Amino acid sequence: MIPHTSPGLLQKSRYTYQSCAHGLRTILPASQRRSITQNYIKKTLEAKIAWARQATDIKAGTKESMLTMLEKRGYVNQIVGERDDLDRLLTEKRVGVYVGVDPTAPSMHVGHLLPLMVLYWMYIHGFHACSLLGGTTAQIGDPIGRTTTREKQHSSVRKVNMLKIHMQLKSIWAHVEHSARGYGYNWEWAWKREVTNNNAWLNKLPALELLKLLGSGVRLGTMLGRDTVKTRMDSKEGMSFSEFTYPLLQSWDWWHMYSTKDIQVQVGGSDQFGNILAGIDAINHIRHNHYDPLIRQDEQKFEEREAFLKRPMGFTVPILTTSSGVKFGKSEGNAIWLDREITSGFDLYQFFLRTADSDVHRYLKLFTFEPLEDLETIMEEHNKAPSKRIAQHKLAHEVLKLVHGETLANEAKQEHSRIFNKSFATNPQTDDDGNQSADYVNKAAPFSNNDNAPTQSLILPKSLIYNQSMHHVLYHAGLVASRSEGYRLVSKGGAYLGARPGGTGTMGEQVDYSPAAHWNGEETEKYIIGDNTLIIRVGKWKVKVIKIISDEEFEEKGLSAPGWKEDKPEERITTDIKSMKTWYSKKYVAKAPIHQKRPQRGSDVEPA
Ligand SMILES: N[C@@H](Cc1ccc(O)cc1)C(=O)O
Repeated sequence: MIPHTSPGLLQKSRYTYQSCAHGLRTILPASQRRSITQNYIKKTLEAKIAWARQATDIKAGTKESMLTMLEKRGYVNQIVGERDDLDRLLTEKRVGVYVGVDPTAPSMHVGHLLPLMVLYWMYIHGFHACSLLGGTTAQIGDPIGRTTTREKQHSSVRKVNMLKIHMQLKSIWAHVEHSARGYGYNWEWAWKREVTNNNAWLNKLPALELLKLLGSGVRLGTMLGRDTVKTRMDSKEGMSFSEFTYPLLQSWDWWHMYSTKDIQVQVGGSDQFGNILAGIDAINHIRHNHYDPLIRQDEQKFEEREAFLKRPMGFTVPILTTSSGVKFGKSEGNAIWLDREITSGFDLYQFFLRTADSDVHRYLKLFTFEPLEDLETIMEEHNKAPSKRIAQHKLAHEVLKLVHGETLANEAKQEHSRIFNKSFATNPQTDDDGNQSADYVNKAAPFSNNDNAPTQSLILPKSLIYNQSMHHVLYHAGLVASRSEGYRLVSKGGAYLGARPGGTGTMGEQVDYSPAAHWNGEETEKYIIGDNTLIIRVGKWKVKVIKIISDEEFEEKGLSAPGWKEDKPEERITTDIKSMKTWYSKKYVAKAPIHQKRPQRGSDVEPA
């Protein structure tokens, strides 16, 4: 059996000491102890030998180092510390690396892709790569680069954002593996990737633990000297203590992952240098001064190499501006989002297609897995007839493959050529928040696999949710083609609701799912979060975040959804009765006479 975390378990009385490669030992309670098999030990050893061989080749100059490769492609801006130290660390040790994203909006934007690409590259070169969702840090908000405090978000908004970005990170990971395979990077046993959320540890971190272990090493002078702090202190608004301490929380994340998962390297956006530096200082302070002798590292006792291989290190990616000086990802004042409900796949394709000739080679290096030599060939082709935009098409297609998957990437490409043949544009119905009507979402994206079923937001009117059985709700949300299909799905236990039942409609910090059942309509209502949001999941990937508005507003916006203003209630009832047999009692039929039109709420049209 595979152990719960990294290798090196050693039994001792009631506890298991897990020795991480950096020498720290975490005590696992008996409930989390797992045994390891001979096979696991063998594979671990093989992976170590392979790494050592590779290091020898790199040192002999017959193989390129990870850092050199990243530098050649333009990913490295500022290294926190010495370049050669980082190069040596990445060469000699299969370290863990992480990139954090705070879910302060419902989607990541193209700017997030850059540090994540480093993570993806390192993953396909055998490193343990972790994308961290800042579920807790997002509640404070990184003050870097901000002149004002972030507005407080309603907890339902925050949780929906967290859910959406979590799904985004997960589905991009699946696409990374697929894309990389196309370039000959085949999965190996030692590769490891994960999406984790800092609410798992920060929410139960005692304040005293943070102050004692980390706070004792943080110098006020250093904190006060940071540009963000100085600017904010000089402003009228000033700065809150919570924002001031944001870097401490980010540092704790790293310390937590350093000590439990061997995550020794942090990569961040161009503005993250200060936070990464603070994290390195914090980890060094804690590991050298920890009160627990099992965790404390006494460097004097280590040999030079051993001490070196325990050091935390990090770097930032460059800030991207187009050759005309515009910040990358901003198009006419709007950010380009990775959620296709906000920036459609077609628009994302168009964004990359508009890349200037002077930028396209650089972007191809940054946003694709295409080998540099092949990029040279593509550029040569491109330069023969720049107006054909060969390089831009390659770029747009590769980015779409990464973000939305191959099927959608191909569709966006086809849609582009259709538009250039005929002149038409899709103009989805959206409201001010970028939500689309169920009809549009369903037509635009028939579900078949995870690629075309990312998190979807849609609006539904109250009457299609309240007092409705689950199979009806599933149908109205476009998650199933008919109510009877919905009925079968609920019977199989294949539909879930986000949040916990219990009248309050709140949920924990993680989005929890409970299986839906054939309960009566009022039960569904208990899962509504903050009065207006319902999250439904079908199977593993289809998640819909439903914003509930009044019927009047739905009507006013001209939106539509399956089952809205249904004109043929008799058909609906016949199919329902057929498939549901006993479930639909005579009572229901009596309540909704067959030839009766559904009365419109708020309208003065009486049923015939
Ligand atoms: N502060 C980072 C996000 C982040 C959050 C938590 C971390 O541990 C790391 C990074 C940003 O704003 O981009």
